[in-house]
Amino acid sequence: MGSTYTISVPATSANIGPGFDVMGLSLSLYLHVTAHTSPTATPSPTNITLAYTGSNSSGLPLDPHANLITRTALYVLSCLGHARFPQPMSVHVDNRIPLGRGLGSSGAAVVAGVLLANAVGRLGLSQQRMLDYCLMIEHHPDNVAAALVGGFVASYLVDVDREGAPESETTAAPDTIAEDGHPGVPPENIGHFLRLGCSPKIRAVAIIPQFELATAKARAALPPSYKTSDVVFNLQRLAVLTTALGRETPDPWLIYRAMEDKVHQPYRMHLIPGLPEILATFNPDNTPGLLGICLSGAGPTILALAIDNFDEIAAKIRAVFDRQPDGGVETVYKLLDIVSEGATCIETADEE
Ligand SMILES: Nc1ncnc2c1ncn2[C@@H]1O[C@H](COP(=O)(O)OP(=O)(O)OP(=O)(O)O)[C@@H](O)[C@H]1O
Ligand SMILES: N[C@@H](CCO)C(=O)O
Repeated sequence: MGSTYTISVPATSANIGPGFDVMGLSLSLYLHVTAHTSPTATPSPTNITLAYTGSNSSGLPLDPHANLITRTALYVLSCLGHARFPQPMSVHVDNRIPLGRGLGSSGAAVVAGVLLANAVGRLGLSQQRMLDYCLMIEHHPDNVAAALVGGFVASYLVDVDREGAPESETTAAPDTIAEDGHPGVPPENIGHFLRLGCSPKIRAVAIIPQFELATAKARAALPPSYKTSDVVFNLQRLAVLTTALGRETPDPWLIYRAMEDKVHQPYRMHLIPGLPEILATFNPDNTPGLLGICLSGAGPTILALAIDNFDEIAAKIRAVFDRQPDGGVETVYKLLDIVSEGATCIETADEE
């Protein structure tokens, strides 16, 4: 008898201002992957037939060795001695997370691939071990940790020099890392995370420009070193932010200031028309309900955390994009919840 595996992975917003490569929030927008065993299908070198539906799939490769989800799954299986899926399977992807917009699409794809391998190979990996595999593909933990465990998550990698973690990439795209070759069996426990409190009153206003910005390009814009005062600026804010979002009644100005950043946003301004004005203009006094505003992940999406007046906040941010030169920047608005559940995988036995 065959089985069906249904995997859901949330979108994530990384950094939340000062927490570059550290913080992630999981959001109510999902990548869904469904895999059916096809016991009567002819075995193939990978045993995978891949198909996509939905709008966020154009241009994505269907070759199982090139696609990020199945490539990740094949990598995990190969580390544990399986050259391919144990039996022929049709894998169907319904992706609601826009690609290259700073909402963790690649992190979700990697997490889905690891969960898929764990399920079809009956590998019995712990959540901690699954994170190790994710980190061999996506070398910064913020998106994958939040996508895997859900909620407001802080994470770190162990020291690369002493404990064998993959070096944090600054220029390589997630796609190029695994295509370069097999990243190898991960050392144990290379990433650690902690779920933090987040008030249920807080929702996420996501303003998504209709252009892609590859994370690799946005990371290539960062400097090789920082001024001590800028690092201290971020550390001060990050320490406050970790607790400020969890208070039952959020303090708007405390959070607003705690979401400022001098480590990545200033260097990415030129990549997102409108970002300088958006970050400089709106605050809790002139925009009631607003708690804080930042670039989501590597951008170009703007993430505003708020407790009220969500549509008004969205309209103000979108108006800035509309006013940009050469006809403005087209945007899509999504009001998202911060979800406490991370990635899930459910197995059901097919009826005979
Ligand atoms: N569902 C998916 N299936 C296959 N590949 C995907 C999928 N989602 C993302 N990818 C790959 O990841 C790339 C986007 O990754 P990238 O890191 O540039 O942006 P992002 O993850 O959306 O943003 P951020 O990391 O800033 O949150 C896509 O161009 C595609 O190659
Ligand atoms: N922390 C990462 C998130 C994007 O994947 C960055 O800002 O580059």
